[in-house]
Parts: sequence; C-alpha cells; structure tokens
Amino acid sequence: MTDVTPSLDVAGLAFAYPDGHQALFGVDFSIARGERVALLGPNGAGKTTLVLHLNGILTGGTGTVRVAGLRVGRQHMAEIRRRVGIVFQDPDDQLFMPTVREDVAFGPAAAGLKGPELEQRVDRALERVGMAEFKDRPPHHLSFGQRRRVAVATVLAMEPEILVLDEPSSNLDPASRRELADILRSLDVTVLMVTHDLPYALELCPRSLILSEGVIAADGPTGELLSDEELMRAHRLELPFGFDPRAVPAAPARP
Ligand SMILES: Nc1ncnc2c1ncn2[C@@H]1O[C@H](COP(=O)(O)OP(=O)(O)OP(=O)(O)O)[C@@H](O)[C@H]1O
Repeated sequence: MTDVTPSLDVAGLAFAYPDGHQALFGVDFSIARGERVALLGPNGAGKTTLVLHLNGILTGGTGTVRVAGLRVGRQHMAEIRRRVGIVFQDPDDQLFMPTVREDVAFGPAAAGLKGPELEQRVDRALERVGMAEFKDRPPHHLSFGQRRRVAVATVLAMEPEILVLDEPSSNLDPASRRELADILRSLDVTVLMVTHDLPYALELCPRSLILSEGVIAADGPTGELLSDEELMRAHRLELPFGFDPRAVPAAPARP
C-alpha cells in the first residue's frame, strides 16, 4: 500500500510574538511527499514565522505541525530537526567549519554517523549540488553562489524529509540561479521554497501558497495564481515588468 502521510501538514497554526503581535491566524495546508511548493507573500505576511514553526525554532502557538506524521514539539525535537532541513538566506549563517567537508559532515557526525558511512554521506551530498571537487576548500574561499550550494549540501547530508529554502535565488547571478534551479529540480525530496522571486517560483514549483496577513490567501497551480491579476494586486505581489506567466510552461512535477 502506498504511504499517503503528507510530508508536511499544518493545521490551524496561530501564533503571537511575546510582545502581543499576532503573526499567524490559523494557517492550514498540506504538502505531499515529493511536491515542490513555493510560499509567496508580501513583506511581513508571516512567512518566516511559519517556517520557524516547521522545525520547532518557534513554538507556543496553537494548532499543529506534523512532519511525515510526527508532531513538531519538544518531545521529538532531534528527529524533527533531522527531518526538516532549512537553508537560510545567508549561507554564512550555516557554514562555520574550516573546510567544506567538515561543514557537510557536521550534522550527520553529530547524529552519530562515522567512518566510511559518514564519508559517503558527505560525498553524496556534495555531488548532488555539484561541489564534490571543492571538498577540501575553506568555505570562505568560495563564491556566494558556491557557498549557497554547500549550504544546501549541509542540509541534504541529513537526508531530510523536507527541504525548506529561504529566498534561494537571492544574490545569485543568472547562471548560478539557473544551476541552482537545475539542482533543486533534480532532488528527490519535498521542497518548500519561500521567495519573492515569482519567475523562480514559476520555474521550479508546480504549486504555490500565498500567505497574506497571517493566513493562506490562495493555494493552487503557480501559473494560475500568478496570472490572476486581482489576486496578485490584493496581496501586493508584482511580476517583473513585461513578464507573462502564461508564456512560461508550468514547472514539471517530480521527474
Ligand atoms: N520577534 C518578533 N516580535 C514581534 N513581532 C515580530 C517578530 N518577528 C516578526 N514579527 C512581526 O510578525 C509579522 C510577520 O513577520 P515575518 O518575518 O514572519 O514576515 P515575512 O513574511 O517573513 O516577511 P519578509 O518577506 O519581509 O521576510 C510582521 O508584522 C513582523 O513585524
């Protein structure tokens, strides 16, 4: 029988910061295993607040978050942190070891992997992002785009259930942007990508969620949402001048 447990299930998630500011007002959505989904929304919509709930960095609100059926909460925190890999916007927040190899090995080693198994895990993660030849380099000797790929590898090395990326295309030149898109498309993992780069969402994610003022305002095929001018205007989303989402073929789902 096929396992139909979603990779991610968020139900009735509401959250207020300690100063009383309510950032999420009952967020509901579910992502199936292997889907690639973009999380769109204007500044201040609650995207970061939502993402920080996915691996329990933020807790204390109401509602539930489940990752592959496991409820996010204090009880399962180590397992949740392994299953939810977050790639933050600035790779330098994630790379702190003397070499690329050590950075990628850090998580799996902390989880108890060692010897040839650990080395294989590191090699596999670096190969998936096309950075195997940079294994012995200090991360700070790499370009920004290369550091972002290594940051993705540090997360992939944990073999996560879901890969969450915060603005993966920011600060990348067009070639690096395309190369990262090819890498993300090739991965056999559930992807949730927070982005203001709407063409990138269209290129990579067959489905998008629009989060606006702490609620999911729309959930559907990316091309359809981006072509709905009224919806876009209502949630302060703007396509680059002259960009026609109808002229771009829909992102293919899993290969
Ligand atoms: N630590 C905090 N304390 C109080 N309010 C906060 C805190 N962090 C964020 N907020 C508020 O919560 C709301 C949602 O913020 P959040 O950072 O989640 O939005 P976002 O959608 O990620 O925005 P952006 O696109 O600008 O990154 C905003 O109104 C913000 O001012």
